[in-house]
Amino acid sequence: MTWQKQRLPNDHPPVKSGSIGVLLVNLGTPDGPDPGSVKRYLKQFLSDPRVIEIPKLAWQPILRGIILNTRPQKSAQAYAKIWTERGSPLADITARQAEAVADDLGESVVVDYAMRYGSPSIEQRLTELTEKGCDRILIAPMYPQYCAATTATVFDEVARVLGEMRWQPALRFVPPYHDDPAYLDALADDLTRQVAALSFRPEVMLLSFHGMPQRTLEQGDPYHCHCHKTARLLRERLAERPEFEGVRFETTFQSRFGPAQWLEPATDATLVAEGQKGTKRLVVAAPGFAADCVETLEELALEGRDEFIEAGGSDYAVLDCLNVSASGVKMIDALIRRELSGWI
Ligand SMILES: C=CC1=C(C)c2cc3[nH]c(cc4nc(cc5[nH]c(cc1n2)c(C)c5CCC(=O)O)C(CCC(=O)O)=C4C)c(C)c3C=C
Ligand SMILES: [Fe+2]
Ligand SMILES: [Fe+2]
Repeated sequence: MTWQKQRLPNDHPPVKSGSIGVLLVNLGTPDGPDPGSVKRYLKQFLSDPRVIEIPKLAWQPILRGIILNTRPQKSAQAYAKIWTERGSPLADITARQAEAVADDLGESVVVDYAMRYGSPSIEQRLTELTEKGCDRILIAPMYPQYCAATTATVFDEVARVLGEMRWQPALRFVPPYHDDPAYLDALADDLTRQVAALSFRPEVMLLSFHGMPQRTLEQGDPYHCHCHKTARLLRERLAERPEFEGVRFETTFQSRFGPAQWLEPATDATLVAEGQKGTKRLVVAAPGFAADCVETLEELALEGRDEFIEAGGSDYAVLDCLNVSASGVKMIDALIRRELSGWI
């Protein structure tokens, strides 16, 4: 009888278990640098109530009626300027970070990457990891500074996906690492190397972080404090090095979106103000971004240059994010190995 037959051990469906998975997650990016792809991506991203904290009934008509009919064209032009033959820099670099971690961890751990919005999705990658037998999974949100709009949305989506699984894996998350010595040392080493290779000695270094609405700080989001702590600890390390002798550091927030008050000072306004007050040589680092993306490669490197030079500056450079630099990969490895302790 079928019922009895299904209970026989030899007829048990094949299952894989006993493996460990690591999933690097970054924000997300469109599938292509065209308005249609950007519109699909922005619709998903900007519909997340963690990103736009306006009641859905009020926000969706604005999003669908105005934003998605204007922003995709403009953003697609920005994406087209930074797109490479390997696709979106953000997805490509995140994929290469995952490959580097996989090389370090070896066969015992399955390492992959996902994008919170767009593809490859968290749902797809978590499903694949469990199908490969990963019953312990470490999620690594690639955000040094905690923010509800980024870190918490990864948690939300992972929980949603697991909510649909019968056999859920055990889960761990890499905590925010804004004040972790491994991160600060990696940044200090990598930025020193890059500044030493410049053709000019900067007078000013901007540490530019992605902005957030001011009210999120008032509501208790630690993001602003995390950014300032990173900036202070990084400054303390850099100030000791000859490459930064006499350099003035400023912390700014970029990528303002919409009419609300955002964290200040704004990166673009600061670039103009620096140029106008006579700063000639300026360098920008973006320590909050684990990988270069449209915000660093277009907004900072292209728009930012125009803003500074038009305001009177003469030398301008935007330094690379940690990406897959030797110090960057060593740092990600160290964080992941620490959080895997007891599992490997
Ligand atoms: C209200 C809107 C936005 C909030 C809040 C926000 C927070 C936030 N974003 C990042 C990191 C990235 N954002 C990126 C692109 C991007 N961000 C917004 C809007 C908000 N971000 C938009 C509309 C876009 C798309 C580009 C554009 O139209 O300007 C990216 C790059 C993605 C890529 O494909 O390259 C990153 C990374 C953080 C860390 C953050 C809060 C701390
Ligand atoms: Fe953003
Ligand atoms: Fe931007």
